[in-house]
Amino acid sequence: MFKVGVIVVSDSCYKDRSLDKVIPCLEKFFKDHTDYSIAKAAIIPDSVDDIQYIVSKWSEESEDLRLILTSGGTGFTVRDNTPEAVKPLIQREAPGIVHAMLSESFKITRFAMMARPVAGVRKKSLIITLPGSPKAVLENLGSVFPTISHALTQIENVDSRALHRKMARTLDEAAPGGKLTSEHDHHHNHHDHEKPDSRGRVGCGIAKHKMVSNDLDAPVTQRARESPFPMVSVEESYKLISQHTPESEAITMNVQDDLFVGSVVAEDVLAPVSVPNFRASIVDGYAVVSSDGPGKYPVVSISHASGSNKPKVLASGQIARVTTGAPVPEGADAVVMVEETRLVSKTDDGSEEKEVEILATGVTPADNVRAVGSDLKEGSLILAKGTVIGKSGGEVGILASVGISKIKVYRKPKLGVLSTGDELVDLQKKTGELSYGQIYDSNRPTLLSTIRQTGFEVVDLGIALDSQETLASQLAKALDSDIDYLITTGGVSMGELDLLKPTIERVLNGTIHFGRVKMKPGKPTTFATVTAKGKTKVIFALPGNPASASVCYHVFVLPSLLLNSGSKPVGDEILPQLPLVKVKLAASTRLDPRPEYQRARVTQIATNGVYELVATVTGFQRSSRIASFATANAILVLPSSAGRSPQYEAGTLCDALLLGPVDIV
Ligand SMILES: Nc1nc2c(c(=O)[nH]1)N[C@H]1C(S)=C(S)[C@@H](COP(=O)(O)OP(=O)(O)OC[C@H]3O[C@@H](n4cnc5c(N)ncnc54)[C@H](O)[C@@H]3O)O[C@H]1N2
Ligand code: MOO
Ligand SMILES: [Mg+2]
Repeated sequence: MFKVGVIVVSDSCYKDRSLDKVIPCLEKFFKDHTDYSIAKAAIIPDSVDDIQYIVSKWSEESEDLRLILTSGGTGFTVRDNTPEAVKPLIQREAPGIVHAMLSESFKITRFAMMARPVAGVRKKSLIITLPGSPKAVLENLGSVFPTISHALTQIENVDSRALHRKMARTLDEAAPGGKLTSEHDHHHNHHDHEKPDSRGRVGCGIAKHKMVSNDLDAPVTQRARESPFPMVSVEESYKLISQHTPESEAITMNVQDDLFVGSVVAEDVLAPVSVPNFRASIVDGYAVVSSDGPGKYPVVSISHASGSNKPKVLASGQIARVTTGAPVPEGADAVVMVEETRLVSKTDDGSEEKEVEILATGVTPADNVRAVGSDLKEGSLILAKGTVIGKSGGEVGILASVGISKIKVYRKPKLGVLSTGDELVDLQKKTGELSYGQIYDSNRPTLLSTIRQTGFEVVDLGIALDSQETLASQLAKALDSDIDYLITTGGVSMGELDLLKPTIERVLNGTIHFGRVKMKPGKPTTFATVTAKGKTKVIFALPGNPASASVCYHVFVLPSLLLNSGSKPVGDEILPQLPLVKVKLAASTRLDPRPEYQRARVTQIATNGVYELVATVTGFQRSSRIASFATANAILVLPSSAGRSPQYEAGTLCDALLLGPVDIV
């Protein structure tokens, strides 16, 4: 049984589903073909983003859709975008199917010349773009249908090793110089064996993208007018980040190193000594033999918490003065607090106690005595592998308490931050007023400050101009240094000076794992890896818009940094990330078709003695407006409006990523 997905692309049917006649018509068609069943059907607007989003999602192998049929948007009007949206997603074109459909259609009408169908295979799905009218859908599908089962069987049974080898050869030829980077090789090995790696990840099933960015040497007239990068969901982007974030090595670090806080412990740490490693008094008072009971006793010795000589053994009928934390003399089994005693007599010079009366009754063995190892036993586990060294100091404290000054932790990555844009003025180098069209570079100072406070080492790489040569050489120089992550902002969208993607792919030989994400803000966020200095290095090319850059740092870069540093995701999460909590909206907010990350201030408020977190959005949320990030201590994670009412009312509970402490009123 082949599962079929049907996507009707039509603005009008999207607004009024009752207008659609294609889904009922195909349902009827497939009823007569019992080898097939329609497993999914959707009606979406004529938007490239939406088409790409759904086609890439449905062609995931986990969806198990063998045949994906789109209907509509293949003509010549400005809203007819389906072929342009689908084409970049196709990994192996099927021109024969297109030819068969067109030649059959020509027999019926000359208007077949107005159709621009595409067909081909993505992963294990055959995708065919059909026209919009039910009649034409049946004619086109009918012309190729007899052969389709055969094609689907071939796609399904294909020997994946052979396929991957073939794809590797294709890529080999496409790569500049005809050579694959070591990462490509790694990728294919990864697929061949499908063994989980040390993070339990197996091959992602995502075929290596061909280079799809604009040719840097081609004139602007030849640039793609739609982004060739498929729009992935945030969830898919997280899977890709998880798969392609390199693992860091374990290093030995001093507990007082500036980078120690936030590091993840790379080995189980056992206590080499007990705490306390002598019997210590819990109070200031007198060590006694508990069975002696109340009465007057001579003070035969004094034990201070000083680490000096061992106090002499106490016999029954004697007491010893002790201070908190001082060793309890052998022979004594309890300590009585000074408040429960009375001075009876002094030495001749009056400076010392001679006899003291114990007033306390019911003293039992071990009273006010900390036994050896009662806080921490020698050999016990004090920090498990994977523990994060927190900001409270507790982990440093426990290590220090047993005399450990160095342990193994995962090395934290070192970052470099580069702004790109001819319009940018360096805040630290400004000499006068801004010229017309100039702006201050706010992304770099913003990112540098948040990265530093999170405990990562970061290098300020300055500003790169929007010129191919300078950008490429600055990126190459940065990657040739000792940084592990290169974070850039700007130049990732559709403008002719948006050079990051082609430079990463075509000059640096990097692999772009995703170049667009279905989210607001942050749509053109780009995640790539590149081999430099014998290592896999990560590039996050963030959008230039300041609020987008900041949101994307927290939503994408930070989780990757945490994963690279050895942190593990919590619960069902794909990546380690900022704490995700439920907050109540203080006011209603509109939902966007893209999942939206709104900036907000979260306050803990008590209503009738019950505490709750309430979020107030920081004003106008346009992605250019960095003011929406100032004062924010949270990023709300709002779902897409698709399939829901377009507004979240005040009081609705929603997810929020906490950037810092919440206010308490
Ligand atoms: N035709 C299209 N245009 C745009 C699309 C699209 O899909 N199609 N996407 C829009 C979205 S969404 C975003 S986000 C931006 C991303 O732009 P880029 O990453 O290419 O960045 P730039 O073009 O270089 O700059 C955008 C904007 O941000 C300002 N900027 C850049 N760097 C800084 C900085 N360091 N500090 C402060 N401000 C900065 C820059 O001056 C621009 O105003 O693209 C949309 N366009
Ligand atoms: O996706 Mo852009 O970041 O909205 O402005
Ligand atoms: Mg741009």
